[in-house]
Amino acid sequence: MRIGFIGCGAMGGAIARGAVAAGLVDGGQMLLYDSYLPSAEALAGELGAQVASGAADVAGGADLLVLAVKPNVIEAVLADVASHLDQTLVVSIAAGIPLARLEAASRAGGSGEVARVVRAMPNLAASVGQAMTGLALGTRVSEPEAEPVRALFEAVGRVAMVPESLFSPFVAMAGSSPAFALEYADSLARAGVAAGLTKRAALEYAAQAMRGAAELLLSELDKQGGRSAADLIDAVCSPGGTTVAGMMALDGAGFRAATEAAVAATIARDRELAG
Ligand SMILES: NC(=O)C1=CN([C@@H]2O[C@H](COP(=O)(O)OP(=O)(O)OC[C@H]3O[C@@H](n4cnc5c(N)ncnc54)[C@H](OP(=O)(O)O)[C@@H]3O)[C@@H](O)[C@H]2O)C=CC1
Ligand SMILES: O=C(O)[C@@H]1CCC=N1
Repeated sequence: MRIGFIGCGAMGGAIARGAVAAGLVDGGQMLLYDSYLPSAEALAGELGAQVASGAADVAGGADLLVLAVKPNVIEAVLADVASHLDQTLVVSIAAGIPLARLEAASRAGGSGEVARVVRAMPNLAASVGQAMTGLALGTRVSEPEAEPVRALFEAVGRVAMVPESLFSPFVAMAGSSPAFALEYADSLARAGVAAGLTKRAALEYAAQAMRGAAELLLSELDKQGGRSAADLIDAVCSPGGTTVAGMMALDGAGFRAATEAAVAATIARDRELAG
């Protein structure tokens, strides 16, 4: 399978690196294009991929084309390459842009036929094989036809089929939430520094504890009748102990309310981008 990337920034790079690291494709099977040439060249140098001379060359030369450009340009990019997509399955990872708009852009730029498009929402952890990706299929793509897309994102993490009507909450849960989690890690570590730890050590302790908590929760979710997040919290909170004191302080300082506000703001912005 030849995979093409238009856009080699944070996410194009993360998915390409993750796919090669997972052994899904050899770097030599990747075609890269970015309007900022040094981005494509640096990624190609790292992965042994080829740099294409233009977006149309990537589109025409790839079995699977990942559009990893910002939401404000994706429709123009798709329209530009639409006449080269006869043999190509397209994946958009743009926040906010619905399949209907992507299909309309491909129809306008091509021969009048809608391209085969899948909408995906991965996250930055794709580069280390730990993304959570939601997928929704366009009108011309069946689940079996979307298998190469599923294979790409399964190579870089977990995958869920998500109704497009739920993409905005999905962005909050999985696309944007690595930033929320990192903000939490950084806040935790800053407080650790205040208590005498070095920042490097505090971040390592916090990150490993967060990884452990995440793996614990996933292992419970993967079981029939496994424990919930609240059950696991209760298991950490010893009666009269340290954790329950910390939990009550978190509650008093509005941790849940702040988290809910972050999710609501993310959803609102995603819907605003959808127009
Ligand atoms: N960052 C994240 O964690 C996530 C992002 N996304 C989505 O991924 C997409 C890409 O985001 P991200 O990787 O963060 O963005 P970046 O800005 O890091 O990367 C986008 C790249 O595309 C280049 N570019 C801009 N216009 C064109 C064009 N016409 N043709 C080819 N390349 C172009 C940009 O160049 P230049 O800088 O010169 O404009 C840049 O190098 C967005 O749509 C976003 O919604 C989805 C999930 C997570
Ligand atoms: O901030 C953004 O809009 C993108 C989408 C999800 C993560 N980053």
